[in-house]
Amino acid sequence: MAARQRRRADLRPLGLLSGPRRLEDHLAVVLEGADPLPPRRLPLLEALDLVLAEDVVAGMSLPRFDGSSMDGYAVLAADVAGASDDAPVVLDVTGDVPAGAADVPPLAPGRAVRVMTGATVPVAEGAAAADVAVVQVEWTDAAQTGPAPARVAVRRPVGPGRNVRRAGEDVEEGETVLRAGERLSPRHLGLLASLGRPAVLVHPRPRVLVLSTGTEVVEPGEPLGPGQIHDSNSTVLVAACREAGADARRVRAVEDEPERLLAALAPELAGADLVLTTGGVSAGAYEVVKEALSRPLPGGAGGADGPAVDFVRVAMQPGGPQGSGWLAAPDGRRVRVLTLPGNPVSAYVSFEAFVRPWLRRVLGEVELQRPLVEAVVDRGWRSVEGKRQLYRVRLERDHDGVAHVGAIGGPGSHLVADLVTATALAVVPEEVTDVRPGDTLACMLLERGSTAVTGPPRPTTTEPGGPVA
Ligand SMILES: Nc1nc2c(c(=O)[nH]1)N[C@H]1C(S)=C(S)[C@@H](COP(=O)(O)OP(=O)(O)OC[C@H]3O[C@@H](n4cnc5c(N)ncnc54)[C@H](O)[C@@H]3O)O[C@H]1N2
Ligand code: MOO
Repeated sequence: MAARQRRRADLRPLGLLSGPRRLEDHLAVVLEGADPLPPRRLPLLEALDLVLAEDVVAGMSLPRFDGSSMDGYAVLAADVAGASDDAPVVLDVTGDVPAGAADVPPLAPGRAVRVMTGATVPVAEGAAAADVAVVQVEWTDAAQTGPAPARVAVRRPVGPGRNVRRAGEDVEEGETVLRAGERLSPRHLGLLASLGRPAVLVHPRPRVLVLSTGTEVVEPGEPLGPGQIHDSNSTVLVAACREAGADARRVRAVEDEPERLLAALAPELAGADLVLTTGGVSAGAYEVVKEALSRPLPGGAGGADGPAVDFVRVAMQPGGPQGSGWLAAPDGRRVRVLTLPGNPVSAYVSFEAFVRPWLRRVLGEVELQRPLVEAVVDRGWRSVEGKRQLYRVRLERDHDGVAHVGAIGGPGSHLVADLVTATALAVVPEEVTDVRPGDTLACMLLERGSTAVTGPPRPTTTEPGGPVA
């Protein structure tokens, strides 16, 4: 009895007795130790889409000086108050100011100074800056090109301050314009450039290494022998990581040989924050990832005698076989290792469920998940009792804006073309086995910035509700 109890106690940490892990429990394990990467100052264009790690205080006002928003003539508004087509006001032109000119003559009462868009507006002699206005050239008798005339006839009145961009009306020097935590869009970068900042403090991109495994897996472009297929997982995963903001690369797929796998990984750990493997984790005889990473390895999750990677089953479909652990980099850092299943749809769905949230966390994002949209089911399908299903669907909106989804193809985890036709993953709760028309499900949108899809789906070869996995 005591021996049996001890044996059960030995097995429990390995997850062998506890049954499948819930999806959110595995996500919590994946996110353990995932903190935003230490901030680095990067040139603006390398910081696109990254999360700001500092508040940005304006070191100058924007605009920096009172400037003209029109090509025309700076005047005192009072001088042209009575101007009309029938009775133009004629003023002597005493200066000419292109944009960027350092030498700006003052504006005397009863005079005009020609100014270009973006040029500094002259200071008024004997009047307040607010009394100056710019008359656009079309409202005068002056030619639009060529040298400034000696005199200009103004045909319409302009109010004080008209066509003048005031210093500081956009940003005041000393104002906090951006806050730590904001994600830098092109517009944010433009503001930073306007403020004269060449670089900005951000959480940098995590470096991800993707390694496919399988003796049957061959590089695209290389000939296939009997029983061989092209490696698609590493391409999908590197692209998905890059789309999510990571700096991802792939190494050539390794054969089902644990020593080869460890030899392929070792030199890469120095340049990685995350290692993703695909394949070799289920229940068969040649599970290379499981064999290699079940060993105690330097920096591994299990300490001196436990496995580097903890292999578990997650109660989800697809994506059941998962693993998470750590390996040591040469500089002593612990590199996160996530082992994803080899079936292509399973690998991609695992990315959405676990890898994307990890990446978003280390990128400094607060919202880790894709947006969810409630959608009404048009064509139903079957699910597996006790498993959270993430089912490929195509989401469309009707004329009332209501989102509808229909199953795309079958549930098989090898159907990569159907995965392209899908635009969302419908989340089917564990207790639901039959998804029926009229049901409402939360759906994870896969398309960037798109909730509506137009056009018919491509015909699929597989019927919904066929064999699972
Ligand atoms: N007896 C059992 N068999 C399987 C189980 C199980 O519980 N008991 N689980 C199934 C499920 S679910 C999945 S998912 C897969 C996971 O398998 P592995 O992670 O070990 O992956 P492989 O066996 O290496 O490959 C599975 C499948 O995917 C193809 N593959 C692998 N790598 C790639 C790649 N880089 N690009 C494209 N396709 C790839 C591979 O050829 C296989 O067809 O296990 C089930 N089996
Ligand atoms: O979990 Mo497997 O990922 O169902 O195909």
